[in-house]
Amino acid sequence: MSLTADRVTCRYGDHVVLEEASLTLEPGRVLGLTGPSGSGKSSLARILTGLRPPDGGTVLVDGEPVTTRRGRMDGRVGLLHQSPRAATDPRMRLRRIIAEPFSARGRSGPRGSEADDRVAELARKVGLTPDLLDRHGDRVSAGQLQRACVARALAASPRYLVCDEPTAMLDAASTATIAHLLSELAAEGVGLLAISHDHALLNAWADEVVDLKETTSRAAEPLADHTAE
Ligand SMILES: Nc1ncnc2c1ncn2[C@@H]1O[C@H](COP(=O)(O)OP(=O)(O)OP(=O)(O)O)[C@@H](O)[C@H]1O
Repeated sequence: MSLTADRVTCRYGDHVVLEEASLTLEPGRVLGLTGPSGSGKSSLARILTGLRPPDGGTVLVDGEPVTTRRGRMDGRVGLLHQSPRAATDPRMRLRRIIAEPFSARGRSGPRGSEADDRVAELARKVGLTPDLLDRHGDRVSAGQLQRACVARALAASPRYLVCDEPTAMLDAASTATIAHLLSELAAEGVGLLAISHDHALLNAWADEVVDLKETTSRAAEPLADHTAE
């Protein structure tokens, strides 16, 4: 079982951003991903979550090659954005933000009181008090909104969660809370790809840290083979 980028290439016009980049993320592990600004970390995040097809190579989810449909892959790989404000509609109440994956599933998703109970359970899990659920996105702090985004990601029950600089906009206290919360998810079996420039955070948080510039032109190999010093 793994989320694997196998020799993935990404280019924008003539600009080759990723050339045969490979990595493997296993359930229950926190894999840190770092690299210089512009090295293609966010581009790889978009490819791994099905928001952009690779220009070469393959993304495998539990051994199956992924084909993107309408910019969405499936529920198995979630994305947590660096900016909760950019990732949410400020006019939506937090309870609706968290429930978005249920609406996306249409008739197969939970509805009515079942959906309400699930939202309440997810809110408890991420430490959002019930009063916050009735506030709009622009009436809560960035840390509270990011917790709602974590809850929204969890509402889709992902096996893997790609976290693209999830604490970049947060203060130290919210950063610690979100990092702790995501570590708990890994302990429950979710595979986390933690993208960050913050080496201290990654060293404390991740089981392994890979540097994107070292992942190119190599076949997908076990994690240890990509571990940075
Ligand atoms: N839609 C796009 N069209 C054209 N070029 C793009 C596009 N998205 C990203 N790029 C370019 O691709 C390169 C990689 O961008 P990306 O955001 O993936 O890097 P990054 O490693 O996440 O950077 P940072 O650490 O600064 O967030 C950059 O040079 C960027 O300008």
